[in-house]
Amino acid sequence: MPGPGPHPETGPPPPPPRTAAVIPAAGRGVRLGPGAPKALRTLNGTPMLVHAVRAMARSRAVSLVVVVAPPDGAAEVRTLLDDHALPSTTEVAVVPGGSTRQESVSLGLAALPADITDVLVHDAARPLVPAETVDAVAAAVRGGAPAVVPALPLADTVKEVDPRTDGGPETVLGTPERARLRAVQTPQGFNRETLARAHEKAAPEGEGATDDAGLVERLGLPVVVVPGHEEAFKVTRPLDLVLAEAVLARRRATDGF
Ligand SMILES: Nc1ccn([C@@H]2O[C@H](COP(=O)(O)OP(=O)(O)OP(=O)(O)O)[C@@H](O)[C@H]2O)c(=O)n1
Ligand SMILES: C[C@](O)(CO)[C@H](O)COP(=O)(O)O
Repeated sequence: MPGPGPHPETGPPPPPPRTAAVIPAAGRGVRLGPGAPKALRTLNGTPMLVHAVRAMARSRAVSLVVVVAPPDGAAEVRTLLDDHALPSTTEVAVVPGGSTRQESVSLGLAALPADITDVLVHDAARPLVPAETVDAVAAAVRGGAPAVVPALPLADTVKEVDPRTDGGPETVLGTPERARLRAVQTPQGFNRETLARAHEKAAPEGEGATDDAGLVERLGLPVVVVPGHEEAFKVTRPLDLVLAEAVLARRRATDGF
């Protein structure tokens, strides 16, 4: 039996997988209205960001969480996380973010240690994502998919429009077939090298994408879809806060937490 050392023909064995979660939390939350940066606003008395970090740390796949804080708020975020109970098995680092979500994610990626092989990118603004969704994404990446998104079918019909900047009415250009459309959530999971390459390629042109998987699509690589979850919704507008509080109240009533 050959030992665990380098194979004479194929070289050293690949490193064991190690998954980190990067949580972009540097946004202001303009659509939520005036107040503290969105990730620091509370749900049931606990900052949204703490809910999001706990959601990632609950996954047994995740051993490191990198929080990307508002550019001038890294020290405040570090203190806030230190003041809340987090699973002791998960290391939590904090780095300052940038002026766009894409830039913030890039800064989080740059802070990862060399032994991280897989990365989950998760919005602080999706604080209530269930463990089963995180685990499904992490497992699909460990299974060899270069990129994975959790997604749900749409309830509304979607129209493509001709956007107007002069205040006039928009006109409909077409109606994509709804059965082929999905609303994608986070965490989105990636092979680390793939995600780093996707961000590097996107950066020089300064061209934004609204999610990380979109950058991987530009490399021509496949993005695998796993089932999303209704509770992984993004807190974007004021009514989403009402829904998030209701979900937490239901969890307290049914699960006791
Ligand atoms: N410069 C930015 C902008 C956004 N984000 C993060 O990206 C996630 C998704 O973004 P979004 O929901 O759009 O948050 P905001 O940009 O804060 O919201 P808005 O567009 O309403 O200001 C959030 O967790 C947000 O903190 C970030 O890390 N850095
Ligand atoms: C990444 C994302 O949550 C996937 O749905 C979404 O694209 C973020 O959009 P936002 O406008 O930055 O909130």
